[in-house]
Amino acid sequence: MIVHADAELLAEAVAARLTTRLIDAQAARGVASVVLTGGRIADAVHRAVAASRARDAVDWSRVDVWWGDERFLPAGDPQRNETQARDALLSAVPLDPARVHPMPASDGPDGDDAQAAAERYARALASASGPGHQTIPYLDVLMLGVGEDGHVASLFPEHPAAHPDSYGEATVIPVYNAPKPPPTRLSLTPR
Ligand SMILES: O=C(O)[C@H](O)[C@@H](O)[C@H](O)[C@H](O)COP(=O)(O)O
Repeated sequence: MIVHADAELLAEAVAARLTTRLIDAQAARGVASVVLTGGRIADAVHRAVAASRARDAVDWSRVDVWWGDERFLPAGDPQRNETQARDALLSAVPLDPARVHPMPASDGPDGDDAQAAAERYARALASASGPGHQTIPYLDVLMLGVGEDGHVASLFPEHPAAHPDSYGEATVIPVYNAPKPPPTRLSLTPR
């Protein structure tokens, strides 16, 4: 574990590592994939990447962007991790829109059916996976923040949805009654 002196330095250091990882992945594979998260540190990391000169060493048109969890709210809601990431970073770099994979919004094709939305995202992950990875694609970087209660993605300690007996083989789940608002979320599982 690396502990940095303050949040700003942490964000700058993580941004540098993220950028380097994407460059290295593209050098090795031709493409790179990243799973984004939300929260204050993630937002600062996104802004630090956007502000760095090194960001131009990444071929953003060959970066696949996924999310590890999402607040199940209408598209464009400022609380959505997608909205925050677009504002802080994604709008500033020349991504291929076809490679940006936000989790469904609550006014999307499944409406407010979070279970159906989770299944839709699981199908998107599965369809992007290559041979040997039948449920999720190869992911170079998985960004995760840790909440005050120890939650990562939208898996909250002691919440029934976070128990392996609950999610089974599912790679994406709806989370209802989250202890931190908003109460309905979508989350990757450890699968
Ligand atoms: O679930 C959420 O609503 C948060 O976005 C959460 O997942 C976040 O990543 C951590 O709570 C760390 O947040 P901070 O970076 O703000 O400490």
